[in-house]
Amino acid sequence: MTGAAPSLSLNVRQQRKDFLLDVAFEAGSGITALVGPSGSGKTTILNIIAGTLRPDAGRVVVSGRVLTDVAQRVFVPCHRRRVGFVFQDAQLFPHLTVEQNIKFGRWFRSAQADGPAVDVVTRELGIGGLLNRRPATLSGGEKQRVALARALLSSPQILLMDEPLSGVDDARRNEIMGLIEHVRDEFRVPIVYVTHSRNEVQRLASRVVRLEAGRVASVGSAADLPGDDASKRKSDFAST
Ligand SMILES: Nc1ncnc2c1ncn2[C@@H]1O[C@H](COP(=O)(O)OP(=O)(O)OP(=O)(O)O)[C@@H](O)[C@H]1O
Repeated sequence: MTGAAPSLSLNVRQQRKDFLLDVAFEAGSGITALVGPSGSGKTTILNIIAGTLRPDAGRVVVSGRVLTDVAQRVFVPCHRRRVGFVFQDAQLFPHLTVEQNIKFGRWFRSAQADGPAVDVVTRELGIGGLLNRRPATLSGGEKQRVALARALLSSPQILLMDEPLSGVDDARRNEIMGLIEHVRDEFRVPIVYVTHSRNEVQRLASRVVRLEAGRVASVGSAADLPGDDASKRKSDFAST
């Protein structure tokens, strides 16, 4: 971070019945990986950034814009946040074609926002030949390309990805990682990326926020991560 406002500044607290999330971290441009054992709070953080969940306390600021500030009673609704979300299972609308699915992303673009053109996004993501197809006829990798296109067309100030490659076969995984790098570099959208894959973290992430039981255990680079057998703690990473 070079003096400019961080892409993301988060300092939140959320109490659930048996789980307390209490985290603070900042993220700059590029890809920030959120890692940690199952149940450590990764998806909860994405939902708080996206505005599908209100924290009990704290603030969320994206590119200098306050999205949540509980003390000041600020809570920008989800559809006005300019946050793009790519889920594990793509979550495309099954009754719409690929073209209709990706154009749906533009509905969430604010009138003032510049954003990439549909033909640029379809070309860059290699989905021009799929536009008339329906999601049920697509492979896992193709669905994720479409989900990425839809998220980009909403002109997001930040992209949130929740295990986007876990439903994609090994052969396609490398290819989609290349596309994610391309999106990072070409469209210059900061990305918060949840994963259980050490390989994805090592290839994609410029910084890694590691969670344990609702707290930030460390912030560093992929090289700082403990080995899988470093201790008896629950592992952050899947064995594959
Ligand atoms: N809707 C909910 N209501 C109540 N508790 C929830 C809800 N969603 C998640 N939790 C709990 O909050 C905690 C954090 O869950 P979260 O989904 O953020 O973990 P995670 O790190 O993303 O896990 P995983 O790696 O398995 O996806 C867990 O204890 C979970 O059981």
